[in-house]
Amino acid sequence: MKFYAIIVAGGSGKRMQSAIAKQFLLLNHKPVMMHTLQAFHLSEIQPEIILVLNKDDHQYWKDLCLKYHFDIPHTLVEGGKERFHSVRNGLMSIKEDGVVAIHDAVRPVVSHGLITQTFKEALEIGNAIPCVKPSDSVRKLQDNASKIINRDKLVLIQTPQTFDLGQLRTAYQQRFSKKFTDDASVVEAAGFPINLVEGNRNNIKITFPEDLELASFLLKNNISG
Ligand SMILES: Nc1ccn([C@@H]2O[C@H](COP(=O)(O)OP(=O)(O)OP(=O)(O)O)[C@@H](O)[C@H]2O)c(=O)n1
Ligand SMILES: C[C@](O)(CO)[C@H](O)COP(=O)(O)O
Repeated sequence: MKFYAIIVAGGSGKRMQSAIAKQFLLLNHKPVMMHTLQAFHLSEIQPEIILVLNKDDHQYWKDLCLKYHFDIPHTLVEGGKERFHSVRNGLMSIKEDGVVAIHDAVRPVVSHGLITQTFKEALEIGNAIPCVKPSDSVRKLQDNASKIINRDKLVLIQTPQTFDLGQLRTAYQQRFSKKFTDDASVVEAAGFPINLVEGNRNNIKITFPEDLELASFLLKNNISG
C-alpha cells in the first residue's frame, strides 16, 4: 500500500496581514511549513510528501531549504487559484492507488498520533476527517439580529483529511463550488459518507498573528495537536 501526504501551501494568507505569506513566517527559528513537513516525515506512516506551492514561490522555497539545511524529500507542485485547485494539482501528480492525507501547511503542530490515526481509519473505512466540538456558544447572524444554535449538533473540522485515492479522485472530477471549503465537502458532494474522527484542539490553523505565538509555545513545550 502506498501512502501520500499533499501539503497545501498555495495561499496568500490575507488574514495574517504579513509582508510574506504565513507559511514562510519564522516559527521557533524556521519557516512554519518546515515544521509541517517534518511532522509527516517523522510519523509512523512516513508518507511520500507532495508540497503544493505557488509557482512564483518555488525558487524562494528551494533557497530556504538550502539556508535551513532542510532535506526532507518532497515533490513540488504548482498551486491553484483556490485551495480546491491546489489540492487537485497535488492529486494529479499521484499516479498510483493508495491512501492520501491532505493537510494545511499552516497547521504545523499536528501530532504523529493524529496523522497515523487518519491513515489507519481511511484505509479501513475510505476516509477520516478530524473534528473537535466547539467549546464556545455559537450564534447564527440573521439580518440585524442573531439566534443561538445548538452547539451539540456542531463540530469544527481540521486537517489532515485522509482518503482512499480512488474516492478522492472521483470527488475532484467535480467543478469548483464556493461551498467546497475543505476536502470532506468535495467528497461528500460526490456522494461518499464522511467518517469523522476525533481531532485535537492544539492542531491549530495559523490564521491570525496571535496563532503564531500559540504555535510557538506548543512546539517549544513539545505539545502537539
Ligand atoms: N489557493 C490556495 C489557497 C489556500 N491554500 C492553502 O490552504 C491552507 C488553508 O488555507 P488558509 O488558512 O485560508 O490560507 P490562506 O488562503 O493563505 O489564508 P487567507 O484565507 O487568510 O488568505 C493553507 O495552508 C493555504 O496555503 C492553497 O494551497 N491554495
Ligand atoms: C481545510 C480547513 O482547514 C478545515 O478546517 C479549512 O476549511 C480551510 O479554510 P480556509 O478558509 O481556507 O482557511
